[in-house]
Amino acid sequence: MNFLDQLRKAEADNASMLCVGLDPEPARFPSGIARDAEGIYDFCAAIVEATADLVSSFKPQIAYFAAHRAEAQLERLMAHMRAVAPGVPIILDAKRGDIGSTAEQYAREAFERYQADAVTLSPFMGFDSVAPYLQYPGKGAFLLCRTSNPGGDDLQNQRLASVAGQPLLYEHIAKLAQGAWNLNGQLGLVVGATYPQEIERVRELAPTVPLLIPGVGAQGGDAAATVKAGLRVAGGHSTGPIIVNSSRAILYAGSGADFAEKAREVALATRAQLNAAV
Ligand SMILES: O=c1ccn([C@@H]2O[C@H](COP(=O)(O)O)[C@@H](O)[C@H]2O)c(=O)[nH]1
Repeated sequence: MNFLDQLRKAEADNASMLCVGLDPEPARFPSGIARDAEGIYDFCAAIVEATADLVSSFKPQIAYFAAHRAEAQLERLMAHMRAVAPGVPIILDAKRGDIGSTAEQYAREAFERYQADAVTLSPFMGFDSVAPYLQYPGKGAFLLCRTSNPGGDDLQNQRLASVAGQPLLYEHIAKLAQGAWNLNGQLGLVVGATYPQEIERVRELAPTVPLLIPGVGAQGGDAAATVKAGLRVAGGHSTGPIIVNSSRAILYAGSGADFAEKAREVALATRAQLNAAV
């Protein structure tokens, strides 16, 4: 099954648009979980087990694993997610972007080493830096478009004087993902929940691609506004799916031995907020 079909099935099976982000920070682990690479595995495995039936996807953030020398644990966690949540797609948040020959290695890392179903990419280096990921049949790739951080304005909201219609950079990326660059039909876009007006604009320009929307929870993005902006009906057709990510607000909902139950409670509440806004 390709990434988009997998995503739609998980959304329907778990009645969910929620993506639980796995950003394990040992300094924030409850006592009882080791603050090392093995603890990273144990912490994430407990979160996955507690939320597997509530999500449309999981999104491990590779930086947290690499920084703590926990790549082998990430590989094991990927296999554990497959076992505990069969069919739930896994988006590796790696934000890669490099010349084609190096991108081939990054694509291999994401799709062969880690067996991810989709990966996040920076489009800054152009189409030849994205193309190697599209060679993997059925795998998804999400291009950073209008990111959730305030500094996203610095480049993404600049106008491209040389492009017809003089779009903002993020508008241009949205059009490319909807059209010319979407060779395998599995491209998506990252748009921050902190900027609902921009989500709406991206939806106008890229009506059918999936949107990965981080920024709900710890960054203060509004769940209802996110759904209203990202899920629209245009000309009688509903738009592509949205994947609303929350990491820290779920991971660190509790600080005691019941951290996984607390994480489940927040995941349940977030899923309910998203569904109520449809
Ligand atoms: O624009 C972006 C792109 C990616 N992220 C990533 O999503 C999560 C958000 O974590 P929270 O704890 O829910 O804030 C994190 O992995 C970021 O690297 C993003 O926030 N914004």
